[in-house]
Formats: sequence, C-alpha cells, structure tokens
Amino acid sequence: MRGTRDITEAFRRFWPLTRGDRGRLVAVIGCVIVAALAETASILLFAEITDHALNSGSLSAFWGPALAWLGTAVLGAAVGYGGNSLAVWTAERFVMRLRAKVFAHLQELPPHFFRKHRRGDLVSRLTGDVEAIEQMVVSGVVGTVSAVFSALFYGVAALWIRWDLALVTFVLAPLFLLAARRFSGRIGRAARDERAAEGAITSVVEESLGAIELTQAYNRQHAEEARLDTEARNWMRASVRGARATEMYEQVVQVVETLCVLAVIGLGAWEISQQRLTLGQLLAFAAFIGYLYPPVRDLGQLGLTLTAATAGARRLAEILDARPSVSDPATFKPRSGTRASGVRGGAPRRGNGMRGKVSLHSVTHQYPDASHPALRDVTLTAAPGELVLVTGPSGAGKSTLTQLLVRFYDPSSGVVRLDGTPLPELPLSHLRDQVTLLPQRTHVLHGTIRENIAAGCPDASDTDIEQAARDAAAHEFITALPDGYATRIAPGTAALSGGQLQRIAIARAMLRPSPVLVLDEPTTGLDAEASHRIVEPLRRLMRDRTTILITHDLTLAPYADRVLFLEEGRLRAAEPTRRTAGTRTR
Ligand SMILES: Nc1ncnc2c1ncn2[C@@H]1O[C@H](COP(=O)(O)OP(=O)(O)OP(=O)(O)O)[C@@H](O)[C@H]1O
Repeated sequence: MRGTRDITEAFRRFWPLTRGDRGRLVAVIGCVIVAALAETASILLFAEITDHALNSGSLSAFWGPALAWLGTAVLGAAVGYGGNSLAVWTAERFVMRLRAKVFAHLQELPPHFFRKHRRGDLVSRLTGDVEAIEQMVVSGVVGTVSAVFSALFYGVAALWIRWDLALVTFVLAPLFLLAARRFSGRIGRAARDERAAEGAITSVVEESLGAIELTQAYNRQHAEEARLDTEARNWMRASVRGARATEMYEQVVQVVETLCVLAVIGLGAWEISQQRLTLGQLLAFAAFIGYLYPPVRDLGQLGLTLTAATAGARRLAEILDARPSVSDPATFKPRSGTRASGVRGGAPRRGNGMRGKVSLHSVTHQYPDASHPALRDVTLTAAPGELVLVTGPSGAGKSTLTQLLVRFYDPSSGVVRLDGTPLPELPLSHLRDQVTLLPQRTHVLHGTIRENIAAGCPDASDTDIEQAARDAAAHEFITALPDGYATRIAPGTAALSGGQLQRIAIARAMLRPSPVLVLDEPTTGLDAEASHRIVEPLRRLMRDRTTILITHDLTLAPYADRVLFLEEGRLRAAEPTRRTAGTRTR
C-alpha cells in the first residue's frame, strides 16, 4: 500500500515539528472528546424526549430532558469554540514553523539547486504545499481523533438504545471505508498533478513578469499567454479530475447511507409488526443514525485528505532532502597570527579576523551534473595589499573562481586556503565575514538605500554608510533623490538606473571590513568615467586587503599588481604588470 507508506513517511518526517505545541494538541483533543460526549448526551436526551414526552404526549416529561439538552448544547458550544480556536492557532503555528524550516534549509542550498528548480515552483511549495501538510499532521490528527471518539460514543449509545438495530448499522459501516479506499488513489494522483500544475503556473507568471520588457519589445505577449494557457489547462484538468472523484465518492457515500437507513427501517418495521418496538423508538433510532454515520464518513474522507496531502509532503521532502554543497567544520581553532579585520576607519571591527592571504593549489572544479570541469588545475596566490585582475573569455571559469573563494562549493580536487587554512576548516559565517563578494548580478534588497548599503554590516554608522557611498561614486545621486538615503527601493521596482544600482551594490561591498575583496565585473553597467572613479577609492581601500578583480575591462589592468588570464578553466598566462595607480588607460 503505497498510500499508507507515504502517509507514515510524511508523519515520521513532519510530526517532530509539533514539538512545543503538543500540550495544546492534547487540550484540543480533550475539547474534541468533550464535544463528542456532549453530542452523544444530546442524542440520548432526544431519544428520551421521543420515548417519554412525544410518545405519551406528556409535557411534564419534556422539561427535564429539554433543560438538560439545552445545558449540554451550551457546554458543547463553549468547548467546541475553545477547541476549534486553539486548533486553528496550533495549526497556523505548525505552518509557520514548517515554512521557516524549509525556508532556512533553502537558504543553505547551493546555486545549482536554484538553476534546477523554477522559482515560482519553490514559492508554491512554501505556500500551498506547506498548508497541505498541516491538513495532514495537525488538522488530520485532530479530525481523526474527533471522528474516532464520536463514532465510538455514538456506537455505544446506539447499542444502549437498541442493540439489534445498532448491530445492523455497524455491519454496514465498513462500506463507507471501502468506498473511500476505492477513490483514494484517483484523488491522490489528481492532487499531485494539481500541486505540480500550481507550481508551474506560479513559475510562468513569475518568469513572464520578470521578462516583461523583452515580452513587450519583442511582441511575445501571445507566446507568454500560450505558456500560461498550457499550464492553466494542466491545472484545470487535474483540478476537475480531483473534484469529479471527490464528488463521485460523496454520491456513492449518500447511496450507502440510504442503504443503511433502509436496512434499519426494514428491520424496525419487522420488529414493530412483532410488537417488539414502538414507532417512537424507531424514529428516535433513525434520527440517531443521522449522527452516527457522519463521523464514520469523515474517517473515510480523512483518508482521502491524507492521500492528497502526501503530494505536498513529497514536494517539500524534495527540498529538505537536497543537501547543501558545503558544511561547517566540526571544530575550529583560529591559527596564530590572525588579527581583527576592521579595515575602514570607524567601521565595526570583528574579532578573530585574518590577514587575507588567498591561495589556490591545483584546483579543479566540476559542477554537479556538468560534463566537464569549469576550472582545471588552477594554482595562484594573492597576498594582502595585492590586486589580482582575472580576465578571460566568457565561460572561462572566472565566476566559478569567485564561488570557490566564498565557498559556495568545495573544489572537486585541490585546495583553497585563507591565511594557510583550508577553507573547509573555517566556519562558514567566519569565512564569509573575511571574504566579501560583489556578485556579477546587481542585487537590490527590499528596503531603503541606507539599509541596502548596510546589508552586510548591520552595525555600520550613518557616517560609514555615506563614506562607502562616496567611495562608490553614489553619494551625489543618492542625495539628489527627494528622500536621499531613506529612498525605498526593491528588486525590480527601483526607479534608478542599472549603473546607479550597481554603485549601491559596490558601496555595500566597500562597507564590509573584510580582508579579502572578490569583485566580479564590478564596472559592468558603468560608463568609463564612473568605473575609473570607483577604482580610485577601491585602491585606497585595497591597501591592506587582498583583492581579486574579475573583469573583461582591460583598461583597469594598470591598477592591478598582476593580470591573470583564464581560458577554458586554465590559467593561461600570468603576466606581471607594474602597478600604475592613478594612471588611466582608455
Ligand atoms: N551551476 C552550474 N552548473 C553547471 N555548469 C555551470 C554552472 N555554472 C557555470 N557553469 C559552467 O562552467 C563554466 C564556467 O562558467 P563561469 O560562470 O565561471 O564563466 P565566466 O568566465 O564567469 O563567464 P562570464 O564571463 O560569461 O561570466 C561554463 O562552461 C558554464 O557553462
């Protein structure tokens, strides 16, 4: 039984996340049991009113059970309200905890994971799938307990009222579960397809809006609409298939219920003809079946909900099972000779800093799933105060070098060291405090320009932030904005040019007081004047730092101590240059 195995597996994985709320879950279950008891009592009181007040037409026999019934209903309502409120609270906390766990895990995953999975699909896993699992783990458990106890109490009460009629209803009850089992596979498959189609729709919308300029400029609107239409049709097919199966199950259950009621009435009619039963008793019992079957039906339906929820569980498990490409060392002992890494005057100084000597020894790196290495047998050293410029054709492996320096990956072979320590021996957060990467793509964060610059350096003062912006030739345009440093920007919505955003990103990198700077195409998107204006302050900052500058812009070569040429992953020529700081070559 694959369905049962999937459900067990999902519980094994996600149940531990209820830790911290299990006391509340027990309280919810307590409320559910009391509510079921109250309901059972009200049915018994109904039978009593039917037998003693209605049958004999006695009003005096009515008041006692009627008041007791009202009291029970009020108690049931209070407990039901309390239990349901607590259940919703517990369920939402579970959703928050699960989403936080998956999100935290996602943040550890290597870049190639995000190339393999569409962003929109990941968004849908963190929203819809997370909720589907809650339906299973929290609401599912509460629902099951509620249905089991209700069925148990009503069953005992039924035996109490008329054991022979009760036995007939029990004998037929498994028909509900059989019907549920018959439909669970179909509903589960439809749920799986629906969840995948939802992810695809989110992806298409997200990707299309991300490329809206291209779409409009190249008249691709129809192509994008067709893409959405294809995914929407997949979703519609799966959704209709799931709804049809659920509807058919419900109709089958209606027929089964009618069959049960007819069997009870048939047996009752025979008992009345034998004078062993009164009409009042039979009516009371028939009304009672109306209470008994819903929880039994709910149990069957819960099975279907659980099957559908396993689709979400599998999609989340795929993320949680993806392993980060690197991990922290078990222990870390800072080597002697390290020093605090504060570089910028007035900027926060971090303890445990390092000098910043970077070395690669026989480094070869092949990305997972790639057919050939991106870097082959690369050996190089860059010392504090040195600016090493790395250039080469597109696809030569330059960005791969930066990914190894911040340890997004460990090389397939060879070793990268910082101050003589192999990078895997340094705690990741410590390493990334020491090495500042300015990625090739400009990243804008949601917040003010000030927050954007201070993103990697939360303790920085306003003076430090402004100085970094001046050094990145950004201060002038920022202060010309109506809100200056308080201007709010966000990915894709900033009313700033690509070059202006790039200068904000450079200021962010400059603010970090780390001994190693790795700049991947920092001057892309800047005019020649701006790029040289940036290199001047960069040079000042680089005085104590080790800087690795990846660029196609060879006019920056005169600023470098060394120029290295990468081609097809190999360092082809290492041509020593004389540093001519301040000399501009156009
Ligand atoms: N995540 C990845 N998975 C598989 N292969 C990759 C991945 N990233 C890069 N590559 C491959 O590795 C090689 C080197 O890529 P890299 O991005 O380092 O080149 P680059 O020199 O920085 O190029 P550019 O100047 O165009 O930015 C290329 O062949 C590229 O296709």
